[in-house]
Amino acid sequence: MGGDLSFVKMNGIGNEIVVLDLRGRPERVDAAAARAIAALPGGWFDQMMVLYDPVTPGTAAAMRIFNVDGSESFACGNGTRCVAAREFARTGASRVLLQSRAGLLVCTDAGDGAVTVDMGTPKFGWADIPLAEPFHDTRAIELQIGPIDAPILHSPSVVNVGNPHAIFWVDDVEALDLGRIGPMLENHPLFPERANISLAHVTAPDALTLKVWERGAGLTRACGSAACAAAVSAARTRRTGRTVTVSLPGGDLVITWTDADRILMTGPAEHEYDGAVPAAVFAVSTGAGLSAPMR
Ligand SMILES: N[C@H](CCC[C@H](N)C(=O)O)C(=O)O
Repeated sequence: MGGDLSFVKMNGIGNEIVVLDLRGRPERVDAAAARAIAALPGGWFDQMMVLYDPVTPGTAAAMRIFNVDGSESFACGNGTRCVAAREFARTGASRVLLQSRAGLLVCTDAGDGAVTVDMGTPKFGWADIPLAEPFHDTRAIELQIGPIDAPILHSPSVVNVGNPHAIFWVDDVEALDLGRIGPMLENHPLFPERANISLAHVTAPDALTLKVWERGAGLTRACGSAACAAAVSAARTRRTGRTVTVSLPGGDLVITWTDADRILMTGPAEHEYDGAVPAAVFAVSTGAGLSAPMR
């Protein structure tokens, strides 16, 4: 198999994203290859977006999304903006259709380096999130940590926006050590596929601040899907209206939950540098020479 492969390091308001374009190439990424790429000099990422040849007419690529721990996610809002921005720069187009494992994502150039992604329709049913047991009202589920009569966190809203999210409503997102509490909640038995854990503070009817412990990646400077999850949950619980500016440590995203039940996310995507993945990463992870492509 040929020489090194190039990758592009980008970020979406500080969410560290690697884009690895394998269109027209035989290599496939598995969990071991994802971890090996994350360990390369300059290869560090929160998420890696891997592009394969399109399988659906009209789409530019079939996208797989890896967390830094090698696990896969079906959604990544910040990474999707990065992929779209790179497509716009490469092709001159101002609209691109990408396919993730959650569905088709329409991305449009919003000008000034910003991209809007239609992230699809939120799912609120307990089995769709998924939760391990039935809950009728996912606006606030019975889950709390800390002393029974003085919980540290309780009653999160839960939602699936392609991936699972729990949002705890707090007065101050900095008051708790999310780095310590996050892992426990991410792996709580109520979440059979684990969950992304957010602390959200509503600051105005159209604004909230958010801090996220991501499934498979830990504390990040921003999480686009969590911003979508928090915005729809805030609107659903009448904390805000349907358009919300979500402020994360790395910057702001604007989220609109449309009357047609779609989530539109708008924000920037920045190119940082180009890097190279040695061919050996794939040879080691998939077994040199034995190459039934994994898909
Ligand atoms: N940072 C990403 C989310 C990655 C999701 C991942 N942590 C998971 O669900 O496993 C975003 O901008 O949406």
